[in-house]
Amino acid sequence: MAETARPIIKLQDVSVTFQSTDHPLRAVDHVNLTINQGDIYGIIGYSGAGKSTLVRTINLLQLPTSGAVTVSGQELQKLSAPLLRKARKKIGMIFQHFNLLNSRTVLNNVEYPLLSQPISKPQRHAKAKKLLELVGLREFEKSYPDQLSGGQKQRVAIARALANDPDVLISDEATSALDPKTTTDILKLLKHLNATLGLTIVLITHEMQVIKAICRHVAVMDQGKIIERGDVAEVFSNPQQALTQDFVDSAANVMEALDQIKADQSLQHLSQNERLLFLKFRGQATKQSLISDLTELYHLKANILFGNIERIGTTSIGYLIIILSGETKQLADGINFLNRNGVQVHLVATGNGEAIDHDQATVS
Ligand SMILES: Nc1ncnc2c1ncn2[C@@H]1O[C@H](COP(=O)(O)OP(=O)(O)OP(=O)(O)O)[C@@H](O)[C@H]1O
Repeated sequence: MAETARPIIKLQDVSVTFQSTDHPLRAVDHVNLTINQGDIYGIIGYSGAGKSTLVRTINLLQLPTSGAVTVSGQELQKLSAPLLRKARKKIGMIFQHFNLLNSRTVLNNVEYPLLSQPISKPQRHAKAKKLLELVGLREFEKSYPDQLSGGQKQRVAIARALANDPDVLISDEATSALDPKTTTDILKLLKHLNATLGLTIVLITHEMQVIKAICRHVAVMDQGKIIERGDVAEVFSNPQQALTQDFVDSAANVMEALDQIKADQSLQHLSQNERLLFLKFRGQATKQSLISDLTELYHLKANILFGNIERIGTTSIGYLIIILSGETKQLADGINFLNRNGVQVHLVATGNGEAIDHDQATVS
């Protein structure tokens, strides 16, 4: 289903403070967030940023210290206990570790949330079987969770989360324990459920690739605050915050490659006329033949140690780690040429045996 312009979740000035041993800890800090019906909204941040605490306020599993939580037009803190129970049933949740009941069969796990409903046993069975069909696990109804793979367990958890026909599904790092192929399959299933059931999905993760795969909107969280938000392609193709840029870089595995290259003994002793450079290209610069231009125009030699291009929406971001070698003057001219053509050039190490922190060594 396409996203509508109707807000289904509204967090207004929500804060959560925990009283830890010596000082209060503000896990969520004055967050305002509106999510429209039918959207797939990602919240990304490192461990401890406050993502789980924030999404747990959506069903009041975590009571905010201050602020208002409105879901489907109802301000949850104002509801009586029975009405809150009813409202919560319309918000399903899945977790990294599945939280299945190991002593019950797959079918019983999916039926579990229906036990308190005024429906007959055959109706309950029929509903659970239909949900297992939807997640592609019909033939596993008599199995026990321990007999299933991680991906299959997560499918059971998804079927269980759908038992009460929720309007919203919250996914708390639901793919973090899965391998890349299974992650892709589960994300495809979530996308399918969004499209066919009109389910609004709120997904938290620390991986940009997960957000890129299915989300339309994203909020970047740091120290309890949302520091950047918007359309996924816009946010990641033109990050305004260093943390958002970090997520883009780590998706391209570039920092990992840089660390490995820095640790490589054979690269510890560059000659006087060599420079170890980390180049970052964006948009138009990824389409030009800048490296061969360095050879033709400046007689420089580029030895490529790592290369990757990350495509975000219609924008490409390219990464290269190279050893550039040549005469000192031409090295300087070549680097200027790259800068003039919109390439960010970071000097990682020089031929004087100097190692330079690339974060502080933009050459311009
Ligand atoms: N019940 C609690 N009592 C005290 N402190 C808590 C509690 N729950 C979370 N915290 C603290 O609040 C901060 C935010 O935690 P939260 O789990 O929301 O972050 P997160 O971004 O989801 O990280 P992770 O992915 O590691 O769970 C952390 O410093 C955490 O230790």
